[in-house]
Amino acid sequence: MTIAYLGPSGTFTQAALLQIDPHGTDHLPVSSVPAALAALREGRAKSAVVPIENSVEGGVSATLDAVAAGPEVRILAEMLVPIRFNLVAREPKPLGEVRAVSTHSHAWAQVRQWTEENIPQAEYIPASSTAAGALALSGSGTVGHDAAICAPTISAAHPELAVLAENIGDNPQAVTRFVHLGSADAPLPERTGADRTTLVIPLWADRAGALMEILEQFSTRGVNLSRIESRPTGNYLGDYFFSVDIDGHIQDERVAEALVGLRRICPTTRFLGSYARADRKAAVVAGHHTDGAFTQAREWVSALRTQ
Ligand SMILES: O=C(O)C(=O)Cc1ccccc1
Repeated sequence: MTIAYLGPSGTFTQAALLQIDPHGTDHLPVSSVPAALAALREGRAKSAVVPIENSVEGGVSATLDAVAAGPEVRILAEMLVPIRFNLVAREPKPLGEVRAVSTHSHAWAQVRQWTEENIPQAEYIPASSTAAGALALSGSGTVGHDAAICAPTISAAHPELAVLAENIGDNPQAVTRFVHLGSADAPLPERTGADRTTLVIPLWADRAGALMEILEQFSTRGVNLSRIESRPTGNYLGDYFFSVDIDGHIQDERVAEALVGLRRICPTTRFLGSYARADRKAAVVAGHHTDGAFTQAREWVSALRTQ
């Protein structure tokens, strides 16, 4: 049961993967989010783990775009990973001597303030992951950077790397949400009462009120949105889709009814899955939005129609 993930070993993505498969041995490290999706879609992996949202920068565009187009995939689970960063180098040295620092772009975005204050002279060299940038320094080969920003687990596993600074994230509370993706025919995760559903909603009609009409489908059924982002489809300038997370499971009547309404007005709406929330926070549901209220009302109408 191969699981592809944004590797190599020591990435935050691997930390997320180890939450769901701590003893697994069939883990396939790949060097980008699209590569993880390709491994899943081409059958080289049964599932994949990728970052989807971080508490500082919002949605991870590479993931939102990769799951919105191409063969359908399903989110099976989500995992939360607290994000802490170390600055490492080949040998101990003053911060003023750091010349070029390498890390993943998400990490760079989350240490911007610290780097501006402490290593303003350093050039940024993008890496395919935090671990890749750091591991390049652990060998003896020539590399273009002399420092890297990575997870503390990398420093622990590679004592040959000198830690120049610890806990350098701008937000000490930073958390990233990762998702475990499977194929579209994977069994639907069971409803737990504290669930999330992720949707891709292309803006079907370019006219006044189109977004309002979409949002109404949720609000009239008491469905709360926990994330909404617009992303360009790439087809032409001004063509957008919405990537949306809602509280609840498709097995909840209020969610199912909202999806029926949504699909009527946006026939290309894509269901990315219903799965347990990592924080186990249950949705707040008013009496007239419970399963019982929906079924009672539907049965009343059915009975009237068959009289
Ligand atoms: O590069 C990594 O370690 C990743 O897993 C991507 C990432 C980078 C920074 C924050 C969250 C995820």
